[in-house]
Amino acid sequence: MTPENIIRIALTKGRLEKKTLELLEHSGYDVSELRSGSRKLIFRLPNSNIELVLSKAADVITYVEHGVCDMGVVGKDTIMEKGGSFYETLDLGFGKCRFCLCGKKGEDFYAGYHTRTIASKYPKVTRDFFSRKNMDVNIIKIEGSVELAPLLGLADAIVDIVETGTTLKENGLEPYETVAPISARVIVNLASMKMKKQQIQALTEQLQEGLRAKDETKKEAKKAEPKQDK
Ligand SMILES: Nc1ncnc2c1ncn2[C@@H]1O[C@H](COP(=O)(O)OP(=O)(O)OP(=O)(O)O)[C@@H](O)[C@H]1O
Ligand SMILES: O=P(O)(O)OC[C@H]1O[C@H](OP(=O)(O)OP(=O)(O)O)[C@H](O)[C@@H]1O
Repeated sequence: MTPENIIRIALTKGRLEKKTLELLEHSGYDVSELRSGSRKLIFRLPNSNIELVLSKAADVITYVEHGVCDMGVVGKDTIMEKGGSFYETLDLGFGKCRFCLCGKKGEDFYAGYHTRTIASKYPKVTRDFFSRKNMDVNIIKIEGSVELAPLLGLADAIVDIVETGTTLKENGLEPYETVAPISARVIVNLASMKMKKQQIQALTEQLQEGLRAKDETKKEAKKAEPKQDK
């Protein structure tokens, strides 16, 4: 368990990191040490009872489930793939992308009766998607650059994350179907929610306020942008 007077939060390193730090800043916390580029992994935020831990996405869930972190910030993609016992308390609205079934441009994925082969870094998400369709598929786990699988003839399609669609486009692929929308979520350890209820509630309200402040700042910046001539 974490010390009684501390709220320890595991943050996903990488793509979600910058926006999570921006949110904490808008919520009133000093995160400058985390922006210093150091290799440190645990940070105590000044003048607060918050400790931040930087970890890989799937490990955020492991630390929160085991109660060595009270809370975590992690993508819905990781939650769907890894699962686990914890509360999902807030949709932070950033890190937006989607899980899609994708394949070669112009092909009809559902044509014919053969058993399809699907490549994915997310075998559970893929299995769940096709079992909801009562469709039997072969799933091959790939570790990255999954777009290669249909191009090399290993799979009929892939289930992968699509954000801008550039990776698909540049490789002659297209999204066939959305599997699920994705964004960053706050998760909370089951016991912490009971033992540290007040602190967690207060922090959640602060984060919600931070989300509103972040939104306002974005709107103001947009207003201040010089208008483009049409
Ligand atoms: N284009 C995108 N590709 C992948 N993840 C994205 C994208 N846009 C937003 N995300 C979100 O960012 C989270 C972190 O992604 P990031 O690539 O930094 O780490 P990762 O998924 O652990 O990848 P890696 O194993 O390559 O480090 C994802 O879990 C997802 O929720
Ligand atoms: O729609 P886009 O904006 O092009 O983004 C989607 C791409 O980003 C992710 O890959 P990532 O860069 O994490 O590398 P990976 O394939 O090695 O996981 C994802 O797996 C897609 O390949």
